[in-house]
Amino acid sequence: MIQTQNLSFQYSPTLETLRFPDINLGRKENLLVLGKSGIGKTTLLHLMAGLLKPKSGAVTVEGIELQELSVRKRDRFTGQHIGMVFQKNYAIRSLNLLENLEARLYFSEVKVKKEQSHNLLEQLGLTAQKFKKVNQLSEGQLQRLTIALAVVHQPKVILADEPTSSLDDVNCELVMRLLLEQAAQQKANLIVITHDTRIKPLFQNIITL
Ligand SMILES: Nc1ncnc2c1ncn2[C@@H]1O[C@H](COP(=O)(O)OP(=O)(O)OP(=O)(O)O)[C@@H](O)[C@H]1O
Repeated sequence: MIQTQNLSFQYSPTLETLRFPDINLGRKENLLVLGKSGIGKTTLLHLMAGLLKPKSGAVTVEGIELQELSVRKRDRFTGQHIGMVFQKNYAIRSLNLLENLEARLYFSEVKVKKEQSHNLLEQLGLTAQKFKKVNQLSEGQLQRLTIALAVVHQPKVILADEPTSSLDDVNCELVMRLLLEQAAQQKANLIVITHDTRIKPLFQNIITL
């Protein structure tokens, strides 16, 4: 569950303040955030992930207000409860896929069933690649690894930044299907921010910034 209230952010005192509509998602609800380039979509996502400190307002995840936590506790909390699908892939190049997932679990300090990483790679069609290094993957496989890294620790909120904008129609549909499946399976909220209007039909909740 995630809520935002009266959120605003300013990159510097000379720049305009970005203001965001309130978001209130109950368990398993998904949201699509649309908006043109430069409007503040990534900023909103980073505020929800606790990566940026709001100028005003609050972000509450699973009943905990992020700004009430110390930096250390907030990092730990968001590491455990939030999964991020970034535009760029942040997998560790020197590790294979399985080791990348194990490293993600280690750093988030989340205990999951031993077979979770194997099961996830299977669901995402990456079993044959699990002992391969990241730089041996195709673009489509890399995109699926990005999803695996975002969900392996079974977060309550999955935040995806433009997950489909560089993909053709077939891969766009595949990636969205996998993200929605993972969110449903883990009873998590999925929030996708994008300017890619192809995925509008997949969401009931849509806001435009
Ligand atoms: N580090 C920064 N310092 C100063 N201004 C920034 C910084 N990052 C973003 N901005 C500005 O804040 C505004 C919102 O940026 P943001 O990246 O959130 O937009 P966006 O909607 O995600 O854009 P896009 O769709 O092009 O990725 C833009 O005007 C941008 O130029």
